[in-house]
Amino acid sequence: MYDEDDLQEIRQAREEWEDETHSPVLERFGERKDRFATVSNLEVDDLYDPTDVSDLDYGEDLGYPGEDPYTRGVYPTMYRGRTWTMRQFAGFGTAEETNERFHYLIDNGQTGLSTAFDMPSLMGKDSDDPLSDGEVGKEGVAVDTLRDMEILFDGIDLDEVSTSFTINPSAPVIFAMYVALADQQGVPRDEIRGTFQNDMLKEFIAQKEWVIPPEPSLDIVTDTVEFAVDETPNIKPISISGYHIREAGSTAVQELAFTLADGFAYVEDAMERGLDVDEFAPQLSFFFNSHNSLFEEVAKFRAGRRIYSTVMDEWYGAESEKSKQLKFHTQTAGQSLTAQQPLNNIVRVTIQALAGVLGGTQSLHTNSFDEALALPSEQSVRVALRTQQIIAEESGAADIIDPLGGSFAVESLTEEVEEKTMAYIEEIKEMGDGSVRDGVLEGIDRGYFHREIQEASYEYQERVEDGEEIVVGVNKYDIEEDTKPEILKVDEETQERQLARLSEVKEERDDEAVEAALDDLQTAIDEDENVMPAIVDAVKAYATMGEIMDVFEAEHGTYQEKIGLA
Ligand SMILES: CC(C)(COP(=O)(O)OP(=O)(O)OC[C@H]1O[C@@H](n2cnc3c(N)ncnc32)[C@H](O)[C@@H]1OP(=O)(O)O)[C@@H](O)C(=O)NCCC(=O)NCCSC(=O)CCC(=O)O
Repeated sequence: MYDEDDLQEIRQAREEWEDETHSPVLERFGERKDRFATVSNLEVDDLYDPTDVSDLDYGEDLGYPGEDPYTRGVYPTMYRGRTWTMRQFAGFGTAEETNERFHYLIDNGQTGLSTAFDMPSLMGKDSDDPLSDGEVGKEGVAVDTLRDMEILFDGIDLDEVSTSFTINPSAPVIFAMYVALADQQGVPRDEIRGTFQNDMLKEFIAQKEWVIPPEPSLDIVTDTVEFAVDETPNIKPISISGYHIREAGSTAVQELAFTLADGFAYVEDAMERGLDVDEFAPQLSFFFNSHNSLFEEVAKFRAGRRIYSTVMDEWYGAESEKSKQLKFHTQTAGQSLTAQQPLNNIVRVTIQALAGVLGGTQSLHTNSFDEALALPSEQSVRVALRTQQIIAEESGAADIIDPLGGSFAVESLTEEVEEKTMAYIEEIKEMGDGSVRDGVLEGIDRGYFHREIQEASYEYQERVEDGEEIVVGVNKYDIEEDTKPEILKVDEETQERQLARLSEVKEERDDEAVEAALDDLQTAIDEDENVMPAIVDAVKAYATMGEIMDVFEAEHGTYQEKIGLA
């Protein structure tokens, strides 16, 4: 953006400033620390100027919003046209309680829904499975059959709201239930809108919730992609998630790199299946974490968009603009919340949410201040939602598109994050002999991702213990007494109520129809057909989550990771 003469002049002026103005003060007073770094330990300079971004090409590297490479945002008008979707993650107890919370959030101005499931549903187990005892409805809503979904969406028109489902190994079952519910409500399948997390690769990398091994898991994910392309064009069948990679302790760069690598692995798998990249890529979506280092986070989001657009074009031959736009949901960093002085979390969440907005997110969840203690109460979830509304309507952050674009510091950090992220992606590609898909599978098998994340996490913890990394209220400014917020408790009778409903459904349904539907699913597996249509039929017959997932487990077995063996 500057020619060599301009840069020369700036370099000279910088030297003069350093000698005459900066050094005397630095020598006299010093700096607060020997080293300044982001929460991911990325060292930052004291001051950035045009020489730090001398190779930045405005047209090629930044461009305009809504245009390739989308560094400045995926939409031409961004939040001036429409603010991001305010999508609070919610779910607990039975479908009735979560339905009530959904209505509460909609009544308070939330613009999208996001469903949290309990552990049995997440793991594809029924509430009456012995392994589910004590977990039913605890950390999210319990869903065993289509009946629960009917209650969960009672009074909510599926053609009027977009819904996100945080569900992974059992995602195909919940996806099938949502489709069945739309059929029941008379809403055409092509009008339902929403997102299924369904990102199995990151499960093997970070969150570690799986039922069957990586390869067949990936195959089923691709079935859902194919089904979504054919039947539900407004559904995002995968939300390729860096959130949990970051929560497991990765750096911002690792979060971006591993997530994009997972994304490219899904792209390659679908292409190997014979799908056209421009047919399915517009339905891919992403999900990132937003942590405390404001500028690093903004740089991460901007770098992510630039890399995605370039790689989709150059490696996979994407032509449609929508195939190259990295659209993402953001959640503020749960791991950064403290149980001590919980009200301080409101401030952390505000900074992290602002980073998401300044970074151009499409959808946002702001954590509630009491989440280090329990599931959010109505009061804390309202404050979290109001935080987004204040950013949107009071701060002015939504009024200028990519307001940090052109900041020497942010542009320089964007380039640095991009470069380091690409180095990781290339390394993963090499592990797979030129295939990112195979590289990711190999990396999982070798425990590569696990080790990389573990090292970063260990380093962070050491910095906290040394006091290099400050956590206000924990290793600095701690106090004895503290506010104890009122916390939400899931009523102990939840499990009984859920079990009663499940046995009622089992009594009322036609067992033969269930058997036949499960046999059809087995046939689809045996004949290597897409399993989604058979799952839709099975849920319509009120087959349970566990019955359907058991078919897959019987076919493919379970998975044991080989951490430490490589
Ligand atoms: C693509 C995203 C990211 C966002 O989708 P949304 O529908 O919300 O937003 P969107 O697509 O950007 O916008 C909706 C529609 O408005 C249009 N639109 C938006 N802004 C526009 C603008 N400025 N100009 C013109 N059009 C615009 C879009 O084109 C789109 O329409 P068209 O579609 O017609 O183009 C999706 O996948 C999503 O909502 N993800 C949410 C994931 C989530 O909630 N996960 C929770 C995980 S929670 C978790 O994992 C738990 C972690 C833990 O706590 O442990």
